[in-house]
This record gives sequence, structure tokens and C-alpha cells, in this order.
Amino acid sequence: MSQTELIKIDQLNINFGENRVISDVSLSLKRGEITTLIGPNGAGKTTLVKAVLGLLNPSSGTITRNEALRIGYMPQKLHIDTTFPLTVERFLKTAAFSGTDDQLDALRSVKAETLLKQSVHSLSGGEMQRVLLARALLRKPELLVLDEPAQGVDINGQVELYNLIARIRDQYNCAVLMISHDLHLVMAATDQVICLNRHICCSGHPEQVSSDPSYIELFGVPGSENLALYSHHHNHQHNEHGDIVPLAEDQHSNCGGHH
Ligand SMILES: Nc1ncnc2c1ncn2[C@@H]1O[C@H](COP(=O)(O)OP(=O)(O)OP(=O)(O)O)[C@@H](O)[C@H]1O
Repeated sequence: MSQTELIKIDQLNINFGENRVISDVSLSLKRGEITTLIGPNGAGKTTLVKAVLGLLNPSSGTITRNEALRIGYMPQKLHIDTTFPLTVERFLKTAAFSGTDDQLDALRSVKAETLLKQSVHSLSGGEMQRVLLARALLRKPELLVLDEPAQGVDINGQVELYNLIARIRDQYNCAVLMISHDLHLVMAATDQVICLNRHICCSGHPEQVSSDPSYIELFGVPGSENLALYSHHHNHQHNEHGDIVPLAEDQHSNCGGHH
């Protein structure tokens, strides 16, 4: 691995029984770089993230991590019992052994230091995402893994949140791996985009990916009415095990699903 590489994934395959969910995926996550994973429902994004976190073992291929790599993880959703009174301060304490100074530092990084004493049940969608992000920062991560960080946040709040993530990357000089459903909003805050549909359909800088035919067929052209349609015609199809098989000349495959 090179000095900046924190994780290197090589020819990764993950099967659930007969079902191949991750097929021949190779990528590396580098310090100071934001990598965004996009793809339709069931594309294997969460499975890949779980493998990166070490929660799932490869069926074949390798995942090499920097020794003693510190990872901060922000889950997609967290169920918090609403009958249980819980301030932001106590919530952050349950996540990692941390003092008030560490908590305030983390909350400051996400511009939410005023929320320390507030009940988590009274937070808005955007505030809750910031607190979850602060919680992931408590370990001073070298790699920050974010599963749809902007979920439940309005459009303006989403742009703000992605800018915040870019600033956190600068501040912590960490690598960021995030799942997102909307490349157009994360574009400015992303170095590398990986368009996943069990295998990597296309990858590269956001401008490169957004003009790639397989991306356009999956997500549509920015501003067009196709934007919300997850219909993906591709030059190959998958068999029942998820393996890639070529198409007959006159055949078109739907490589994606509908979102
Ligand atoms: N533990 C499991 N056992 C069996 N199949 C699984 C398991 N986890 C995920 N799958 C299947 O693997 C496929 C990929 O799921 P995954 O959750 O990784 O997709 P995703 O891209 O994160 O989807 P979404 O955008 O809907 O969250 C799905 O078909 C799912 O049903």
C-alpha cells in the first residue's frame, strides 16, 4: 500500500448463499480523500461498507487495512428509545469514553456546540445528523464512514452538510467513505465517485462519472426529468448468482432497479 492509502480492496467478492452481492470490486481509500458510493437499491453499498468496517468477511479477494486504523462510523439510522430521557451530552458519552472537552470539540466541528445539553428527542433532522457525525468524530478517526449522512435533511441543509463533511476532512485529514443517493448534491465535496451495481459500473472524479454513459443511464442528466428514475440499461446482465454475463447482440439489460 502507498503511504496515503488507508484501505486497499482487491478483487472483492461477497456472496450470501448463492447470491453474489459484491462482484470483483477493487478500490482504495486514501487519507484526505472523499469517496462517494452511489448506486440503486440493493446495489451492495451497505454490504461493501460493512466489509470495510470489518463486519463482513470477503468470500474471496482481500481487504488490507493500515495497522490500528481508527474508524468513525455514522449509521444510516439509529433507533433511540423516546421514553428514555437523553441529552446530547449523555448520548455522546454512551458512544465512546469521552470528556466534555472532547464532546464540545466534536460538536464544534459540526457547528452544533449549542446542542450539548439539549434532549436528543427534540433535535431536528439536520441537528440529529450533526450529532451523529460528532459521535463518529469522537474517536478522532483516520477513516470516517458515513451511510447516507443527509437522510431526512432538507435540500439546503444537505448542501451545508456535505460542505461540512469536506471541512471535517480538511480538519482531521481523514479519508471519508460515504454512501449517497444524489451525486449532484455531493459533487463539489467529492474526490472520487464509485458507481456500484454489485460490480463497479464506473468510477473517477465526479465530472468524469456524471458524463459516463452508464452513470447517465442510471441517474439521468442533471436537471432532466429522468433524474429520479433509477433505470439502468447496460451492456451486460447478471445471472442468478450476480455474476456478469455478456448480452446477445440485440438484447438490452436492465442493470439497475427502480428507486
Ligand atoms: N445478511 C444478508 N443475507 C442475505 N442477503 C443479504 C444480506 N444483506 C444484504 N443482502 C442482500 O444483498 C443485496 C445488497 O444489499 P445492500 O443492503 O448492500 O444494498 P444497498 O445498495 O445498501 O441498498 P439500499 O440502497 O436499498 O440501502 C440485497 O439484495 C440484499 O437483500
